[in-house]
Amino acid sequence: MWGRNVKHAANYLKRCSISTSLGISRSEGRAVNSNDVSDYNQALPFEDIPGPRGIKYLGTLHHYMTGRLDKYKYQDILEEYFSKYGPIFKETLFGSTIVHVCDPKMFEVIYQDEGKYPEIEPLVEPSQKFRGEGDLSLGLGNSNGEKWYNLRAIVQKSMLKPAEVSSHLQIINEIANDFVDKTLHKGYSDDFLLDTSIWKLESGGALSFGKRPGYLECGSAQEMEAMKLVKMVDNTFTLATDLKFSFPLYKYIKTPAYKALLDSEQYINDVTSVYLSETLKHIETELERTDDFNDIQNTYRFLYSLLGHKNLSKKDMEVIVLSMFIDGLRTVVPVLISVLFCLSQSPRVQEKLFTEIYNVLEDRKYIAASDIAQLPYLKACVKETFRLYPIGLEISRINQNDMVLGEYKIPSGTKLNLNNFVLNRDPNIFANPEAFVPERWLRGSEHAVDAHPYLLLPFGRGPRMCVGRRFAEQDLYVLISKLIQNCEPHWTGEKYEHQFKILVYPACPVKFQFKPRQSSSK
Ligand code: HEM
Repeated sequence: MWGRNVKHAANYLKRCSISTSLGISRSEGRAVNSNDVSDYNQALPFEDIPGPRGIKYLGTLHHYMTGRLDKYKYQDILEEYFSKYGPIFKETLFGSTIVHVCDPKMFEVIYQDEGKYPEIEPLVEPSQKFRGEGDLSLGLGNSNGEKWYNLRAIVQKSMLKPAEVSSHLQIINEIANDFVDKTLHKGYSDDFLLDTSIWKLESGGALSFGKRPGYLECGSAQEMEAMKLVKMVDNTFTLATDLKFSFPLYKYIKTPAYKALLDSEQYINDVTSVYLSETLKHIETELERTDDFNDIQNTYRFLYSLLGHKNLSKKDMEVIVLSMFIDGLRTVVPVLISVLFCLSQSPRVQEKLFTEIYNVLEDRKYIAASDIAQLPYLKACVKETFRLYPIGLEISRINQNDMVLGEYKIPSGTKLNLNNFVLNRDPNIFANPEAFVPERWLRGSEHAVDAHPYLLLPFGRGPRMCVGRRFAEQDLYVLISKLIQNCEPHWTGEKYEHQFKILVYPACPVKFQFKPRQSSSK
């Protein structure tokens, strides 16, 4: 349960409260949370880190395989471990030991160790294998070291520069307008997860290929393609979760689950590849036909910005475009759903948000970057949603230097998972933690929370911070603004439940009714 008692951890945090600004504390003469060598020598051995006991080498894998532990409720299992073992514990699954860390002071020490090339374990290991064996580029999330760095340097310019991101607002607005019209026309949805997934594919496709794929057209072949893509992405995440908690035979032979995952990955890759080839051919023809580069640049903005990099191979370009096209399905979409769910449960917040949006936009249909800058309450609503319904359970790091975390030696090369989410409903940090109170994140508000800067990091931080962050936020801010500007969402589903499928995803039918706002209420 998300709001489980965190007494054990809270006691620990109190014990360590005499910290320096570096996040280094002293307890009983021993260093806690430090990357200082002399502290390392005095720290407790790695083996003493608590955690669930398992069978030698196999660890706790058998509990997941026999169903004693429900892998799809991994979020609850981690919370339970946290309340049992405290803010640092370890778990082994078939020879692979992960140290779980649940304390912002420890996060700070880990991030300070990152250096130029922060190292990670891939989020979806079987996908990394699929890409490696298929002679495809691994992409950012599956690579480390210099290879990662060089690709990141290129992608960063096209994906994180605010002006570059907001230059796509025209198409993002158009798509959001069409989606809102469609949603209002129907007035309800019994599968808003699918509806918003199709919206996200339309926006990801338009950004990637400079042309709308046409996925919002009801009953079209394009809509069928979008549905199949959604299904294939879903398969990939479900199968990757099954593989994560089973004997990793797939690393040696093509097990049925791995084969099914390959088929899903292949379909997604093939669709992207066809669109990309067609678009590149089109750009080439246009460049031969006309001298009006501005027009081409405006239409194919994202691809054009990538084409400017001489060192970018076609394979690398393919994986970046794939990420832009598809990654929002398991990230932006569940966040959007959770924001709307929270708003539907809190008429006070919804009304306040509507007032903010209406004051800025009135009835305007185009949202500019300068409008988004004037919507602090909207941003606070999204941030508060990340607190209540995080989509990721961990940020992965492999430390490159020996360090001390919570009094224990952590030798370099240890797999660390930063499980910030377990603190999100801690009553010692957040007053009335189950309540949706966006004011917590507004400076000057009486509800403003004095949280450690490393506590809530939905996009991570540092050189490996989510590269899609600005696009994701822009998509969310535009669509939420338009929906709330035009209608009141009412949750008509049952209990809002989630499951772990590598990321956290709604586990229940997502149903809403959308009541149009009367002009008199504006
Ligand atoms: C609400 C939406 C999203 C959230 C909460 C989110 C969160 C994250 C987080 C936590 C990381 C790991 C950061 C770290 O290791 O420090 C990450 C990495 C990444 N994200 Fe996102 N993400 C979102 C949307 C997207 C979208 C839409 C895209 C693509 C357009 C994207 C592309 C990536 C990539 C490529 C990486 C790997 C970056 C690297 O290793 O250099 N993300 N994301």
